[in-house]
Amino acid sequence: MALDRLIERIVATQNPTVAGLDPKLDYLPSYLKEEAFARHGKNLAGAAAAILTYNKALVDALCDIVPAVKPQLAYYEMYGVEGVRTFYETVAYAKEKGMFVIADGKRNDIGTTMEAYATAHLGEVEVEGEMFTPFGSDALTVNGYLGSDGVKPLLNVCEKLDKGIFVLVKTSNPSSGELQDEHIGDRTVYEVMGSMCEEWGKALPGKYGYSGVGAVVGATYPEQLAELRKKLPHTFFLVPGYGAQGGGAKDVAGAFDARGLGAIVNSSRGILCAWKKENCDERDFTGAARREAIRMRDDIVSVSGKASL
Ligand SMILES: O=c1ccn([C@@H]2O[C@H](COP(=O)(O)O)[C@@H](O)[C@H]2O)c(=O)[nH]1
Repeated sequence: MALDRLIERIVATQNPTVAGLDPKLDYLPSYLKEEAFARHGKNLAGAAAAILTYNKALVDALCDIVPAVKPQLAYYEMYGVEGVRTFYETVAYAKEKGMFVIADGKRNDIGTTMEAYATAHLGEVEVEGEMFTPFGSDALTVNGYLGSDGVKPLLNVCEKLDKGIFVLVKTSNPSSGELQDEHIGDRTVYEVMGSMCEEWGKALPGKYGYSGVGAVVGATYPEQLAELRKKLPHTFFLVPGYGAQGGGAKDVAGAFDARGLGAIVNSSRGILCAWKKENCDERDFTGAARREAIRMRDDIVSVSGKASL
């Protein structure tokens, strides 16, 4: 089961964190953009080429200490066809370097269309009798608020090809409570969605107690994070909101179980923009990203403890 592979990577690196690859052009060192623009022009192709070089350098700098990357599709789609190719190449490169890849697309639609999303991001597609892997990520973020029709098509692909999903449960944004904190009877909406994850996860049991259906729960809501950890014992958490959104180590402490497992904490801007924050030579952007990844790892491990199977 794919989230078993993620858990094994976390234990091997002793690092329950994921580097978010949300590359805005502003985050890239200028020398790298100039080189790409000189080769491809100051256009979408130039931007996409610069981002690919940047991503590959970051993957090289992080792959031995960080178990996973989370490229957010929006940052690639905004550069059109070339941007989407860069997404594809980034996924392939990170996997080649042994990293677990979570495609952050927050996809959802009705049954047959969801099947198409499942095929695109996690599955294989048939063309005239031959099978092709369109993007080949290990896991996909999913919006489950259309209900089971929008999630079940993914479960078949996950089972067949050893993939996982992370369903939005309690998101990190300031307005997440407008809907998610509302009540259905005596339970909150996010609690109901969390229970649905536990139910869906029964189809994808894992070796270490966590199913292939994970949940997205924000670091910016520490109480809800701790509450959900207790209520959802088989659901692994993807926790955004650390760093740039204000979440800290003490806020995510409640996401972990007694084995130091149960969650992986994301930082995107914190790692991507580390070189700007350090105010170091822009050519040392990978060194700064690595230093920030190590600082974050040590910060999170100080509350999660050692990860063991
Ligand atoms: O509830 C959610 C769900 C997803 N995200 C995504 O995580 C990263 C966070 O980036 P930072 O720069 O570390 O803030 C980004 O891709 C979001 O789309 C989230 O923040 N909250």
